[in-house]
Amino acid sequence: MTDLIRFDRVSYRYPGGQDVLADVSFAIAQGEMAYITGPSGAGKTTVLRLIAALCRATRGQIVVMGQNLSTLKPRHVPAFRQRLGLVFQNFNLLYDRTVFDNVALPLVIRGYAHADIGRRVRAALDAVGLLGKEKVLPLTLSGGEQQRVGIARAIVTKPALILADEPTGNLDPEMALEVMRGFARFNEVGVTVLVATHAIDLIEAVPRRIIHLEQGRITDKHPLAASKLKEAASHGHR
Ligand SMILES: Nc1ncnc2c1ncn2[C@@H]1O[C@H](COP(=O)(O)OP(=O)(O)OP(=O)(O)O)[C@@H](O)[C@H]1O
Repeated sequence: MTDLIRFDRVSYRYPGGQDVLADVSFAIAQGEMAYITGPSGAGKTTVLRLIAALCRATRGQIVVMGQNLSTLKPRHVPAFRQRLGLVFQNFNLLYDRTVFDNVALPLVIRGYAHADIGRRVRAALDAVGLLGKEKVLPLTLSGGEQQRVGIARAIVTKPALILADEPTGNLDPEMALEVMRGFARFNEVGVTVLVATHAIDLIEAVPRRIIHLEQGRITDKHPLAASKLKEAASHGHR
């Protein structure tokens, strides 16, 4: 199976700080969905930032979608990042723009034709159950709906890889479960998905392989019971 993400003995240190990741190696196969877990400060966000080329490994090698990130030239970073779908805990929506405009933004940036934009935005909103909300402003929506707008924006370009950082952190349990099931649905149609989360109950509900970090290192001290881990592993590769 092809690896879509590969970390090979990666360390990362913020300028002037200590190592926040040390000797981290793992691979995510194409078409896999996996979680990154670990206590606050373990380095989950840093792993996602490295994958999205928002920062560069201090040591080791990272290959994402066939691109070795240590040799990625700064001028090629925006084009690389456009191939990813990024979802954040705090939604990062433009609150003075309609739902349609928010979801359309990545397509506008890429210079898609008007008719194409309309079609793709509606398909993305349909995929997250928000068709019919195109004209409303995000603040009139619930937290779960706002997060789904953020997810529609992340998938509207049909990325091969979705990275989500605590995507359910601001949602109530019901909405959080719906959002996590939504990621699983994208995964079922072939999108590779990596979700950083603290939410063990959601992992139990939507079990997938876990990459567990503690103090910047991968450990097998998983937060899930062994029976659940087995179930998660069986979903890991398809
Ligand atoms: N800009 C920065 N400069 C220096 N240190 C940082 C910076 N950002 C994060 N860190 C440190 O890096 C470590 C890992 O942070 P990171 O955000 O990756 O953890 P996390 O597992 O995502 O945590 P959380 O669950 O709280 O979001 C922490 O010790 C944090 O204090």
